[in-house]
Amino acid sequence: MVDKVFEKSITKQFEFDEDVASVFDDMLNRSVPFYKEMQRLSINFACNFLEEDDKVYDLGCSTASTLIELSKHCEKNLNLIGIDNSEAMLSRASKKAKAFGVDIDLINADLHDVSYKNAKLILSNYTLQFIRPLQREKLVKKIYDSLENKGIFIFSEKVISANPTLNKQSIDEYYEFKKTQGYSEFEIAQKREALENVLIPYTEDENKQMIKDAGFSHCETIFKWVNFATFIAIKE
Ligand SMILES: C[S@@+](CC[C@H](N)C(=O)[O-])C[C@H]1O[C@@H](n2cnc3c(N)ncnc32)[C@H](O)[C@@H]1O
Ligand SMILES: O=C(O)C(=O)C[C@]1(C(=O)O)C=C[C@@H](O)C=C1
Repeated sequence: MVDKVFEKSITKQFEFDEDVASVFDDMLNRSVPFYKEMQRLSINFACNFLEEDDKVYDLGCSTASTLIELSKHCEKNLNLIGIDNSEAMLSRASKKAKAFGVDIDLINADLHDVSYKNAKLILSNYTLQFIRPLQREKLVKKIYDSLENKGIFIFSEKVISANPTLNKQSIDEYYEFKKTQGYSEFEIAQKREALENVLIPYTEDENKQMIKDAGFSHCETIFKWVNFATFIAIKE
């Protein structure tokens, strides 16, 4: 279904509710520049590290698109676990996984309340940005502690620039991108307001610092388009 959520005047902050979940795949494809390419890269990098029967967690799995693609592209048997606290997202994830014949353990829980024991790969695309900063640092530390030795953490985030001029230019560039995807200026403004104080982006450097502070020895940006970036961190 086509995303028309912000054609109407907003009455509340952005939420992953039934309205958003029902159009989410279209929303993501049209709102995150190069979403499919970022997903393809994440999966390719992940597959190089994964071995038979490894445990993979997707934090904020939404409709399970990434786990389904991972299962299609990685020729090994993997234990796939998707976690999200939106029932609307998980009911779509469950239907999609069934339709594609992919076995995924879907857990409805807050990311802070789950144990990620024996994880070889933890994925989290565009989810940490929705976690309050202090909680975010704690969650990343938990991710580090849960990973096996040589485990990896792949995550994507909307990012800001520490330079105000470049930051403004990046936001303008992003809104031009949204217009090319068919969103009107009204929809763009409505969503911007709804996301205010809900989506809290860090700079690329702040993300890398948070990763280092959690204990990871290495973190690389594997993809970046203006204000959207994908990182890979290794536990060694
Ligand atoms: C932008 S979406 C993630 C997109 C998804 N990773 C993908 O690539 O298709 C963020 C997801 O995180 C979930 N989420 C946000 N905060 C959460 C929390 N504290 N616990 C569990 N899930 C959370 C939301 O319900 C939403 O489905
Ligand atoms: O539309 C925006 O402004 C966005 O930041 C895109 C974004 C994201 O980066 O997570 C915001 C909310 C939805 O979850 C989908 C995409």
